[in-house]
Amino acid sequence: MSNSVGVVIVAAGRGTRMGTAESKQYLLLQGKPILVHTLEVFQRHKLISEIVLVTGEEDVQRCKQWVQAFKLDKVAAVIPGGTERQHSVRRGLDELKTHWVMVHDGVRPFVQDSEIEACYERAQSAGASVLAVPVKDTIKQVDSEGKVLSTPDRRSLWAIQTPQTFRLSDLLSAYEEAERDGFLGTDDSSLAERSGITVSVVEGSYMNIKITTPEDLDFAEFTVRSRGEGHR
Ligand SMILES: Nc1ccn([C@@H]2O[C@H](COP(=O)(O)OP(=O)(O)OP(=O)(O)O)[C@@H](O)[C@H]2O)c(=O)n1
Ligand SMILES: C[C@](O)(CO)[C@H](O)COP(=O)(O)O
Repeated sequence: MSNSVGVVIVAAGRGTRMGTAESKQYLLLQGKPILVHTLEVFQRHKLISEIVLVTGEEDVQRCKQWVQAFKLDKVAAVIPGGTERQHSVRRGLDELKTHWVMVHDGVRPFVQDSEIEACYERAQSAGASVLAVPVKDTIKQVDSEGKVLSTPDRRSLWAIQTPQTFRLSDLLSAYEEAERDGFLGTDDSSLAERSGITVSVVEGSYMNIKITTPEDLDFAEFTVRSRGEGHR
């Protein structure tokens, strides 16, 4: 299938900003690990044929058990990640066999089916896409002493989310280039951009948060409850 789409779900982080003993991706929302909520979105999506899950080395076994227990049969591999997100994504990419790849954070359980579809369609027409929202606040560039340096025009600023969608061969080349140059980025698009790939923004929703700090959990609990996802 020339348009097959796989997803690499990265969940090998420690969640230091959350500050809990348990890594944040395994905290429960309505009785189910956050990571499982995320996996279920891609499991049920008609466009996705294969999922590669990247976790901490010590978590591979329990994740494999959840894959069985929650009948996540699109999960083709559960593998250990690396020190940085970029290293974890790279390991995931090496496992995929599809033509297109979406990279998604394991701690973004609220991405919508329609957003995944829009990301895919944009990537097909533009070459690559990222889901994003326009920033709501005024953003300032500030130096290390706290002095304001500049106020960029907000109309051109977007807060970037996942999924981020690419041709697998393009993203692999971008990752190889970044490794060669010692470049470390905080998202996949930044690697693609520097290797000359045009990336197009798809406007998403402010609901697609990356669960990062404790106050995000209240939002997440509220959202799961109001969507009734705890009963799915
Ligand atoms: N070495 C890493 C670091 C991060 N991630 C994943 O990348 C996603 C986004 O990262 P972030 O929210 O920053 O997660 P953590 O690195 O776990 O958080 P923190 O920076 O607070 O430690 C998460 O799903 C996280 O598990 C990963 O797979 N491998
Ligand atoms: C990929 C990402 O989720 C886009 O917002 C984000 O850049 C991950 O960054 P983090 O430094 O791992 O939080």
